[in-house]
Amino acid sequence: MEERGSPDGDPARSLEQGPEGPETPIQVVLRVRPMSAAELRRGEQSALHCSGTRTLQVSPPGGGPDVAFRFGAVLDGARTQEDVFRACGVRRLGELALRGFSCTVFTFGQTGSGKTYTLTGPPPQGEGVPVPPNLAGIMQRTFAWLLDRVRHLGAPVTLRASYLEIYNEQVRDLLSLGAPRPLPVRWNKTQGFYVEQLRVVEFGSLGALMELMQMGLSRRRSSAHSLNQASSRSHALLTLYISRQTMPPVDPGEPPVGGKLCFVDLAGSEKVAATGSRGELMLEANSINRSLLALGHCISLLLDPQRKQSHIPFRDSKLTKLLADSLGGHGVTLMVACVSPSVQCLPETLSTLRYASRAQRVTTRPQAPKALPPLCSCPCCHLCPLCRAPLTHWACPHRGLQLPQVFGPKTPGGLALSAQPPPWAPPCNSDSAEFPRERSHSDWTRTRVLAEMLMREEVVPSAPPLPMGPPDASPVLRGGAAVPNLARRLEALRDQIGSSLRRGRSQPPPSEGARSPSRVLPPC
Ligand SMILES: Nc1ncnc2c1ncn2[C@@H]1O[C@H](COP(=O)(O)OP(=O)(O)OP(=O)(O)O)[C@@H](O)[C@H]1O
Repeated sequence: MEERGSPDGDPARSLEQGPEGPETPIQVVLRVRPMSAAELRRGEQSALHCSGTRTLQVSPPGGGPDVAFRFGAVLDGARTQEDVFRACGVRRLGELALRGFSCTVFTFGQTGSGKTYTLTGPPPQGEGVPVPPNLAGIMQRTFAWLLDRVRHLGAPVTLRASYLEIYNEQVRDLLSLGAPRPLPVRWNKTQGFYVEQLRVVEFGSLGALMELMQMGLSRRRSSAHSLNQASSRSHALLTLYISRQTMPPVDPGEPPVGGKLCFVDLAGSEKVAATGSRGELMLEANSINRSLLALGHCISLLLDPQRKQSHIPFRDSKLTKLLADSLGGHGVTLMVACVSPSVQCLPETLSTLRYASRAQRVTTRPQAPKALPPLCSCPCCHLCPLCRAPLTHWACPHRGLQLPQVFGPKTPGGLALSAQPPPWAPPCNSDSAEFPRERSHSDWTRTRVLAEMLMREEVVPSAPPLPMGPPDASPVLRGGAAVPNLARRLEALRDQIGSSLRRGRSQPPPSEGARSPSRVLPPC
């Protein structure tokens, strides 16, 4: 059996062992949607078979040899929206965005392959009919997680959002106050490519962010054609801007750490002959195909070692301009490639698989933010301060506290079912799972332990983790050499904790209200 798409640096290994150098490959997760009702009615057969969690086997209809493609994760049609959210490791991207990195999740695939469904869930079944929570897509789940995470951070965070579409090679603001009008894409040295006059809206609650998303979705161009009743006719980019004041600030007047989390729902490639598009639909299809071709061209050139340092034609389309940093720059990027299982779609599916295979060999150089906020001992950080397990690890009793509680069934105790440790998990003692609460003396001791640990290790960005591993999966901890200022910041943190502890031995820890906000760690 011929095998393709397995990059030189195996993504699973690079995730478990840490990147060899500062370059990080784009991670690719493949999702195969279930057969649609129409495909089943027509009696179409499936040409795809998932073998294990990372390999997709393609069986050509003529009986030729199977071809296998390997990706960071492969999800078949039986996988739920929650499975996809977890497999994509989007929470990890969110953590990186909170630390100031620029992260992108983009869906790619043929028209009707499930890109929009994966990011935002199915379209509402009627006016005022809400999408069932279990069908919510990656975006809503990330929003819920992020807002919950920010609530527990204890450091001032400003959240803002923009939402735009690229329709027929014009950028339109989906959150504009009046009718959307074309906006120019400009470039400067500090920002790279950016959209001038794009409305960026501050929000403070999950409800407000959901409303912004709904507003954008309702204004985005979509039409019906033979392969999709609600086909997106534009590429849509929703970006969350996260500004976080470090605690304590290294220098007075230090700018807040600014990270980004961008969700890109690409319009689907389509064969006009297959979709029967005419007139406006055909113009849209041509524009979509042209920009996807430009994207593919940039990806191919980025792979060529001779060309990598030279000119990559990002300026060839608005899409490639706005994705330039995610593909070839300093971003951390995840691609979710979507395909239909039907044998009738096989040519387009193979083209998606080849495109995705190439993409996972592209590397970026995630750039550390200027000032890294310290991790604290709250349940939101990567390691449980009590049992030292990574919080997303099955063994950590606080894992559920990190999950959005708005989706999925809960146990009587309030912990999301999906967050329960599996039956084989060994007991992990904890004295309390209630947050937030007053900081006790033992909390200060734990914080010191954590700070000392941070002096040795720091979580460094790479692409998102694979689906939850076997029970012996090890935490992904890497050396912190790539993070400028880290040692200095942690030194300051340790001094601060040390003096607090010395004070704490002679007197009880100061109450929340008595502390100066610029001198305390985020409360847990
Ligand atoms: N995993 C899935 N489970 C159930 N239904 C799905 C799944 N993925 C997609 N669908 C359904 O398939 C249809 C096409 O999906 P969707 O609109 O997300 O495709 P798309 O790739 O975004 O297409 P386009 O590029 O034309 O916008 C929709 O009716 C959607 O609800």
